[in-house]
This record gives sequence, C-alpha cells and structure tokens, in this order.
Amino acid sequence: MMKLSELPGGAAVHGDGNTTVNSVSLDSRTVEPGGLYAALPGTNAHGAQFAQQALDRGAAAILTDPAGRDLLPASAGDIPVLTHPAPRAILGDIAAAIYGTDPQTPALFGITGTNGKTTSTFILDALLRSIGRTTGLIGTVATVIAGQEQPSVRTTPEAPDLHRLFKNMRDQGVDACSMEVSSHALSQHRVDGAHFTVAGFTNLSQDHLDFHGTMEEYYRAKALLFTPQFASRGVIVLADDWARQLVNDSQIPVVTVSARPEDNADYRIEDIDGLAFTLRGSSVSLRAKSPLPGDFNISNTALALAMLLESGVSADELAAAAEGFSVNVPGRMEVVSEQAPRAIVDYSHTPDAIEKALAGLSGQPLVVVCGAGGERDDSKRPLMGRAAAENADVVIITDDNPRSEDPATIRAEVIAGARAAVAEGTSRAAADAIVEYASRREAIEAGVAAAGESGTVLVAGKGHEPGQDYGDTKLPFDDREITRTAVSQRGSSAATR
Ligand SMILES: CC(=O)N[C@H]1[C@@H](OP(=O)(O)OP(=O)(O)OC[C@H]2O[C@@H](n3ccc(=O)[nH]c3=O)[C@H](O)[C@@H]2O)O[C@H](CO)[C@@H](O)[C@@H]1O[C@H](C)C(=O)N[C@@H](C)C(=O)N[C@H](CCC(=O)O)C(=O)O
Ligand SMILES: Nc1ncnc2c1ncn2[C@@H]1O[C@H](COP(=O)(O)OP(=O)(O)OP(=O)(O)O)[C@@H](O)[C@H]1O
Ligand SMILES: N[C@H](CCC[C@H](N)C(=O)O)C(=O)O
Repeated sequence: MMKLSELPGGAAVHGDGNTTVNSVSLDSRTVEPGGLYAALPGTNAHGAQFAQQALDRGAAAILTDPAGRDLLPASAGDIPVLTHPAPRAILGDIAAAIYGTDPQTPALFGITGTNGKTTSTFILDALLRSIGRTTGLIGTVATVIAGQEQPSVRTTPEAPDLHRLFKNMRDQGVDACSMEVSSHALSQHRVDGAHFTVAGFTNLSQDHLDFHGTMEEYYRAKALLFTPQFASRGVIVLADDWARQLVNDSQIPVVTVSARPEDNADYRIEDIDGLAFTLRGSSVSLRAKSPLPGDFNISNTALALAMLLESGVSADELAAAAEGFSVNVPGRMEVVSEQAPRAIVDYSHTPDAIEKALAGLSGQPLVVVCGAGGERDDSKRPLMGRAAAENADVVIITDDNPRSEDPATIRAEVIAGARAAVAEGTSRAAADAIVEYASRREAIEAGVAAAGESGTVLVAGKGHEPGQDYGDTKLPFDDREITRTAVSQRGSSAATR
C-alpha cells in the first residue's frame, strides 16, 4: 500500500493525496480493485480512452499526462489523478515503490543484444540452479518463478508487470533472476526501477529498425543498460564493432569475453574441442562445455559463466556445473530429427542469426526453410534471403508471421536478396535451388524432401512459436511438430518405395 503523495516521480496530485494504491497496471483490462491505472499515450490510442474500464474494475487512482486528463470520462468524478508530462518515464519507479522492489533480492542478471538473449538467460539460469540457487527467469519463451512456469507476453514485461514479478519472486524465495532486456524495453522505460547486479551484452546486428530508425539509435537503446542507473557492472562479448564501441561508451565497469587471441579479452575462450572450452581470466581457468550446438553457443555459455564470476560466484563453485550441465531452450537449435534427414528448428529471424545458425551445421545438402515477419524491420528481409543463399545449398522461402502485411510481397523481398547473391556470385545455392512456397507446411515438407537421407534441414524463424499470425487470425502452427511429421512421412514413403 502506498499513499499517492508518497509515490516517487514528482507527478502533480489532483485530488486526495492520502488515497492509497495497492497495485499498478498500464492496461485497463488488468487493473485490480484499489489499483493505480497508468493511462499512457501510445501509437494506437491514449490509455485515457480506456479509463472507464479501469474505473469499472475498481481503480483507486489514475496516472496520466495532461492530454490524458482532458480525455477522462465525467464518471471519473472525484477519483484522484496524478499528472506528469511523461508518465511512462516515472512508472518504473512508481511500480518499484508499490511492489517494494529490493535491488538485492532477487539479484538480477540482465542480458541484452540482438541474438542470444533467450539462450544465454536459459544457460545462466541452469548454471544458477546447478549451484543450488532458487531462480527466476524472465524472457521471450517463458517466465519461471522457482520452477513454476507461466507464459510470457513480451520479451521484457512492462514495468508494472516486471516489479510485480520481482515481488512474487521474493515471496517464493527466489534469490537470483536471469532476464532478457530488449531494446524496446530500454527505450520504453520498462526496466526503470530495476538494478542489475551484472548486465551482459551478446552482440548487435540489424533488427528492429522499424522501431529504432537507425543502427546507432538501436545501439544507444542497448547501451542504456550499461549505465549506473541500471547496472553495477557489465560483461561484453566482443562479437562485433558495436560491442567494442560499448566497451568505450559504458558508464559502468565492464569486462570482455572473446575467443580471438588478438582481442586480448579479460575472459578468453581457449582450447576449444567440439563444444568444450576453457574460460581463462586473470585469476580463473574454468573448463566448460556448451550445452547446445553452434559456435555461438560457446560464446553464450562463456557470457553466462563470466557474468556469474563477475557477480562474485567463485570458479570452484562453478567448476562441476560448468562441465556437465544440460539445458533445453525451446526452438533454439532444437534437433527435432537426428537423421534421415537431420532437422533443426531455430529462432533465427535476423540476417546474422541465419548466417550463424547455418555456419554451425553440416550435411549434404544443407537446406534452409525461412521467411520474414510482417510489421517488422522490412530492410532486413533481403539480407535474410542473402544470408540464406550464401550459406545453404537449397533455400526454400515461405511465410513467417505476415501479420497485417501481404505475404507474397514479404516473400518477394526475401527472394530478391537471395537472387542478388546469386547474381553477384556470392551465393552457395544455385539459382534453381531458390524456391518459394506460400504454405509453410509445404515448404517444410519440401525442405525435408530436398535434404533427403544424408542432408540437414534448418527450419528458421519461428522456433518455439505455437502459431502463425495472418492478419487477425492466429493459426496453430508449430515448426517442431510439422517438421517431425514431415521427417516421419518421408521415412515411411522412402520405406515403401
Ligand atoms: C512498439 C511497442 O513495443 N509498443 C508497445 C506499447 O504500445 P503503444 O505505446 O503504442 O500502446 P497503444 O497500443 O497505443 O496503447 C496505448 C495504451 O493503452 C493501453 N490500452 C490499450 C487497449 C486497451 O484495451 N486498454 C488499455 O489500457 C495500452 O496498455 C497502452 O498503455 O505499449 C503496449 C502496452 O504495453 C505494448 O503492447 C506494445 O507492444 C507491441 C504490441 C509490440 O509488439 N511490441 C514488441 C515489438 C516488443 O516490445 N518486442 C520486444 C522484443 C524485441 C526483441 O526481439 O528484442 C519485447 O520486449 O517484447
Ligand atoms: N550469440 C549469438 N550470436 C549470433 N546468433 C545467435 C547467438 N545466440 C543465438 N543466436 C541465433 O539467434 C537466434 C535467436 O536466439 P535467442 O532466442 O537466444 O535470441 P534473442 O536475443 O532472445 O532473440 P529475441 O529477442 O528475438 O527472442 C537463435 O535461434 C540462433 O539462431
Ligand atoms: N522478438 C522478435 C521475434 C520475431 C520472430 C519472427 N518469427 C517474426 O515474427 O518476425 C520480434 O518481435 O521482432
């Protein structure tokens, strides 16, 4: 319970400042009796337009901007209203105060970067559990509190939901929480009021330019995590030039991780043997094994280990866990068929991820089934097609989640990138090995058929997603299930030949 007059952020209180609130929500549909409704301006609507619903659900007060106050219905009557020119910017601190967020409990590990956040947080969580911690996990695929899983709506929840999760974690005895911090979340103040014991950076490559406009702005959003407001120290994988820039720009102490000797990183990935490697720092030498295939998962594992070491966990404590832990990250390099053909489902939905996922696979031929999402950075589409053509023998282009866009147009943009690679002579796939299927199911079946007995098929883009979004319709669709069926049908038709 907090009195309105005691909430942080300096909002002007119109009405009784002694009114107390017990919860906060920025969605009128989830407001609880006695709660504060944050009516925020958005791109589609102003939250104040939904104030009636919040009042009907028992809201005790409303936080909004001056424009929102003017939009409130007459029925709002005597309900106290807090106004602030930028209510989103004070919402995190308000939510932290209402839910009693404690910077130490749980200890927060936050990971940002274009690719690898989900995988690295799962690895971090598995390591924390194997050294006996009670853990929490927040990210794209799942939200877990001391072993109890609940569905995730976003990669990083909105501030009111986030601070409520921290409270639930404290109530359940969680002492360490690994979470993904998206660039959208940093831009939209969703993690305000949270403080990370250690922040991690995986890499930065093209994505989300629809939201950020330029790579520089996208980088700036990610770099916010490396400021004293959000974190005490950081670990940066030297994956690209943006990472090197972040080492310079970081406003908190950071250490680096790299497998390249010339990088002279603080934590060096050495003696790689398959998925096993040694993480060497000035005073540690830790033998470890990535629990997942792909070179990039060695880097994700090294990041997780370095973050734990930087948080104060000792190398001795980690030694047994590091060499022998397992983790299943749904839809991330998930092997759905070991052979005939080998089939892998992976959430690669950026040019870099498609390139890296294919680079880690062998098989003759190597086939990729991919597409691009609608209402997302359209400039990445040709680059995804190019990455597919340059790294696979057969490229099958199909729909991802078209959302409200025309699916054929999206496919054409992806195909244009693949064909450009052929025209420029950089393609591994021949021109006639770039094919299009509107139906994702047929595309997967064709991919499995093309890979045949000895090949490998990568089904990229949708990973763990349970459905395919076409306009307002979400069709049930699980790449893993469809791929498994396609492989078994190929097997039975091969057996009857
Ligand atoms: C670009 C973006 O992130 N937009 C988010 C933002 O939308 P917005 O500010 O435009 O809100 P709006 O739709 O105009 O609505 C205005 C206000 O009315 C409220 N409202 C709306 C309807 C209603 O019935 N009642 C109600 O109270 C909304 O909660 C909102 O506060 O605030 C909304 C409320 O929380 C979010 O649902 C919405 O996420 C959209 C749907 C989204 O798709 N976000 C994605 C891109 C995203 O955030 N992705 C990242 C991961 C990216 C990565 O891969 O790294 C993530 O962290 O999940
Ligand atoms: N360190 C890495 N470098 C490059 N690519 C990676 C790395 N880790 C994972 N990937 C690729 O990126 C895909 C997405 O990985 P993951 O889900 O872990 O990232 P993410 O940052 O959580 O993505 P999103 O925010 O979109 O959910 C994987 O399926 C894999 O193909
Ligand atoms: N977090 C990413 C996921 C993209 C997944 C892909 N299947 C798509 O729909 O584009 C996004 O919202 O951009």
